[in-house]
Amino acid sequence: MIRKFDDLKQLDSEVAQLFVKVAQEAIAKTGRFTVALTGGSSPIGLYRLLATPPYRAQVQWEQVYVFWGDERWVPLDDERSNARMASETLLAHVPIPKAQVFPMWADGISPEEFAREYEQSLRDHLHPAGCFDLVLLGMGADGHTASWFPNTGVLHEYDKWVAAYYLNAQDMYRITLTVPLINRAANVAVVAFGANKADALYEVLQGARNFEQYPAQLLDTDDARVTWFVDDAAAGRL
Ligand SMILES: O=C(O)[C@H](O)[C@@H](O)[C@H](O)[C@H](O)COP(=O)(O)O
Repeated sequence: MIRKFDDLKQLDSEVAQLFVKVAQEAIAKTGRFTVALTGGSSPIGLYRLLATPPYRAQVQWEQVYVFWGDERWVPLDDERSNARMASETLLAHVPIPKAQVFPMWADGISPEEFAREYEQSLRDHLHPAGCFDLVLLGMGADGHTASWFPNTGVLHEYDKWVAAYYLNAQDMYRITLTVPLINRAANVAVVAFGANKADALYEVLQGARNFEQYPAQLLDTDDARVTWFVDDAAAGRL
């Protein structure tokens, strides 16, 4: 499903409402809400909104389990860390027990070994098994989402839930949830705004099938569980 907004504040508040609704329903049903956060700049407004009234009080944060969709393999205090950004904008301002926050980083371990451990944490906490209540995503102007970058092997990883790989173009390791895990989520919300995303959004949603070049095509967009929240500028070619 594609939802289009002419106002970014409205877009953020609609995603915040979805977050609250999914959290409330999941907690009522299973006693917990499992969410994968995204990095990049797109979710900053949303995270700040969730940390302030009225949304902050509408989520039972003690029952929330926070994971990430992807991460740069950098320490938590690195300015490129998605976990750091989410902490500053949201997590430091709400009462989530620390043991329920799972950043994609650990000292003294290889990224590959860490990915295996992260998958085990997910196996321990996702109920029903292997199914997030909500995955938040962004999309890059090249059509990537999470750390599914164009022409990388991770686009074909269907065995692991979490993968680590060296991204030559950025000269760093990336950790990412894989295609099958994200596509199993009960809800996926992709936030994309700005004219620089217009070409990629068109290719991803309406272009010829070519997921190697536009990896966000791998999302099950035809499924009602996946919602794109876009602004008029990003939707300019749709
Ligand atoms: O940066 C990250 O951590 C994510 O890997 C990435 O998938 C991001 O969501 C897109 O690159 C969009 O980024 P912007 O929101 O900054 O445009």
